[in-house]
Amino acid sequence: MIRFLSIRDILDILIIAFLIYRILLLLMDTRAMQLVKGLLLIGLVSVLARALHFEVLSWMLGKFLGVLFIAIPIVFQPELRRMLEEIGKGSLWRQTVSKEKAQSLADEVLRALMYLQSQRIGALLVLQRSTGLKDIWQSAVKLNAEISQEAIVSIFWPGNPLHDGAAILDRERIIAASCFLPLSDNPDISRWLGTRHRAALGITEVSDAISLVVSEERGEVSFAIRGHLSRGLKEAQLRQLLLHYFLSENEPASLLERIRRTLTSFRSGGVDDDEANR
Ligand SMILES: Nc1ncnc2c1ncn2[C@@H]1O[C@H](COP(=O)(O)OP(=O)(O)OP(=O)(O)O)[C@@H](O)[C@H]1O
Repeated sequence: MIRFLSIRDILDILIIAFLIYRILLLLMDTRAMQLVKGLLLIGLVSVLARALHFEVLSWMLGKFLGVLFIAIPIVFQPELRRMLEEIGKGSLWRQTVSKEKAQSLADEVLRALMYLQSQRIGALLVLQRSTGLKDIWQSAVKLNAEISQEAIVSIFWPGNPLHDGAAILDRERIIAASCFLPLSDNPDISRWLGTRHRAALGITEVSDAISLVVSEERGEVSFAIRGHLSRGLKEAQLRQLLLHYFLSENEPASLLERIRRTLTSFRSGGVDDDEANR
C-alpha cells in the first residue's frame, strides 16, 4: 500500500543525504574516493545485470561485492581511521574549502608574489593558522578584503601608505596590512638579512603562522615556519605550499609535516632549508 511521505520521512531522507554528502567531502582526494567510484560502477552494472536477467553475471557481481565489503575495512583501515578522527573533530559539520576555491586563492597569492619578485618590490605576508594574531593586527590597518593578486600587489606598491610592515591573511581574506611583527633575536640568522626577514621569522617563533617574504634587495622569495627560514623558493614550491595552506583546516601538525615533505622533495631543486642556521 502506498502511503504519503510524512515530515519525519522527509527529514530522514534529508539527514541521510546530508551525511552522504559530508562523508563524500571527507573522502574527496583520498584513495578511498577511487574505491567509492569503483563500487558505484560495479553496483550499477550489477543492477543492470539483474534487470536484464543475466543470471551468471549478477551472481558473480553479487559475490564480488560481498567479498569487497569484507576487504574494504582491512585495505582502507588508515583512511577509515582518519575519517572517524575527522568526524570526532567535527569535520563532518565544518564548512570545508573546496579544492577549486583553494586553488584559485593559492594562484592569486602566487601571482602576486611572482610579480613582486620580478619587480623587486619588498613584501611580507603572514598566513594565519590556528593561533589568532589579533594582538598584532588590531593596532594595524584593518582591511577585511578579498584575496587577490591586485590587492596584494597594491598593498606593497612603493609609496602606498600601507606598504611598510606585514599583511596578514587568513584562509579567506586579507585581514590587515601595515602590521608590526615581533623581530626574531635568533643569533644564527645570516647577517645579510635585515628586519623584514627577522620580522618574518619572529612571528613564526611566537605563533604557528607561516610567513612569506619577497626580498627587495635579492629578489628572492623566502618562507618561514616555526622559527625556520627557507630562502630562494621556486614557483612550483610556493604553489604547493600555498595550496597546502588554503586546503588545510587548522591541522598544524599535519600541515607542518606536509610542508616539510614538500620542501624535502624539492630540495634537489635548490631550497636551503633551515636557512636561519647559516
Ligand atoms: N617589525 C616589523 N614588522 C613588519 N615589517 C617590518 C618590521 N621591521 C621591518 N619591516 C619591514 O621591512 C622593511 C625593511 O626591510 P630591510 O631592508 O631592513 O629588511 P631585509 O630583510 O633586508 O629585506 P630586503 O631583502 O627586502 O631588503 C621595512 O620597510 C618594513 O616594511
